[in-house]
This record gives sequence, C-alpha cells and structure tokens, in this order.
Amino acid sequence: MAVTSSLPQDIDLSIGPGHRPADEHLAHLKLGRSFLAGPHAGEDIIRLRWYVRESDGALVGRVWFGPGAQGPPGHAHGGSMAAVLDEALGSSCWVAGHPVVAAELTTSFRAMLPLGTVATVEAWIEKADGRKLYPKGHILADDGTVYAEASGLFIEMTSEAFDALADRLE
Ligand SMILES: CCCCCCCCCC(=O)SCCNC(=O)CCNC(=O)[C@H](O)C(C)(C)COP(=O)(O)OP(=O)(O)OC[C@H]1O[C@@H](n2cnc3c(N)ncnc32)[C@H](O)[C@@H]1OP(=O)(O)O
Repeated sequence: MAVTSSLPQDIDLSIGPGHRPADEHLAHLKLGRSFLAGPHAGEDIIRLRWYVRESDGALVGRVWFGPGAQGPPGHAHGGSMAAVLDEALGSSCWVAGHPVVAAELTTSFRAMLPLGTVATVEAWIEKADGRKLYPKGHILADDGTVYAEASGLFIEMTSEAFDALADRLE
C-alpha cells in the first residue's frame, strides 16, 4: 500500500478543556519559533547532503541548520541535531549494505550550535554483531569543535520486513 505524501489540511491537534497554549506562558521570552512547533516557512529548517568517504566508506555530511531548527534562542534544537545524527548513523549502515532501523540512539550535546552554521557530520559502523549494528557519529565545526555526538543500536531488517517496507514506497 502506497503512503500518501500530500500535505494534510485537516489534522486536529486541539485538546480538551483545562488547557491553554504553552505559547502564552512563553510569550514574554519572544522566542519566536522552534524546530518542532514552528512556524515554518519554506525550507529553512535543515539542509544537508550526504557523501561516502572513499578512503574508508564512512558517511560524511555537510549540514546547515536554519532558523527553523531553533531550540535555545539563536541555536540549534537538540532534536534537530539528534535527527541529523539518527539519519547519519542509519545511513552509515545502509551505504555499507545493511538496511537498518534505529533501536536505540544516545546523543550527547557538547556545544551549542549557532543557527546559520554549516557543519560536518561523520558516521561509521563501530561494531557489528549479526543483525545488530553499532554505529557512532558526530557533528563538528570546521575548527573541530564537537557540537554533538551519538552512538546507537541499529537492527538490520529481515528480508521479509524490508520487502514489506519496499511495498509502501510511492
Ligand atoms: C538510504 C536510506 C537511509 C535511511 C536512513 C534511515 C535512518 C533513520 C533510522 C530511523 O530513525 S528508523 C525509525 C525509528 N526506528 C523504528 O521505528 C524501529 C522500531 N522498532 C522495530 O521496528 C523493531 O523493534 C526492530 C526492527 C528494531 C526489531 O524487531 P525485530 O523483530 O526485527 O527484531 P527482534 O525483536 O528479533 O530483535 C533482534 C535483536 O535486536 C534486539 N533489539 C531489538 N530491538 C531492540 C531495542 N529497541 N533495544 C535493544 N535491543 C533491541 C533484540 O533483543 C534481539 O537481540 P538478540 O538477537 O541478542 O536476541
């Protein structure tokens, strides 16, 4: 069954009585926007390109965190960095021939990443044990500063599970 990718207009995220918007509590801070709550305009959240390093097969990315990726004022949301690392660690397995999904992901945030920064992502398979892959990765500034690093357990899909997913591609 194909998954539709059209933008739904009728998703109801309202909640029952006894709640008021958290924005009202935060309005005095003038945070403006956040990675998850938006508002988002166009494609100014994250842009990235993945590469495979020819010397060792590691996955390397160049990533830009835009205004829509905001967490703390002017800096990247931890979830935005975790999302990049999730995809990086998973993709390091896929490009090595292992179609995986994430089972566990541990992320350490080491330095705040200013919005507008272009950073480098690196990810590689640290260890493999049957269907269990243990990739690691990090997001680095051009001067070597580590913004965030991650390790995870990724499970290689069975051929039946992979075929079932392939059936859902549009
Ligand atoms: C080019 C394309 C690039 C794409 C990159 C994508 C990167 C993005 C990665 C993601 O974010 S994927 C989305 C988030 N992940 C999920 O939605 C996965 C949800 N979980 C599952 O689908 C299943 O739980 C899973 C496939 C992970 C495991 O189910 P299985 O039935 O295939 O495996 P099974 O339960 O037999 O477990 C196999 C082994 O893994 C272990 N295991 C499974 N899930 C675990 C878990 N969550 N934590 C720890 N260990 C786990 C399990 O104990 C067992 O260990 P042993 O072999 O030693 O007995």
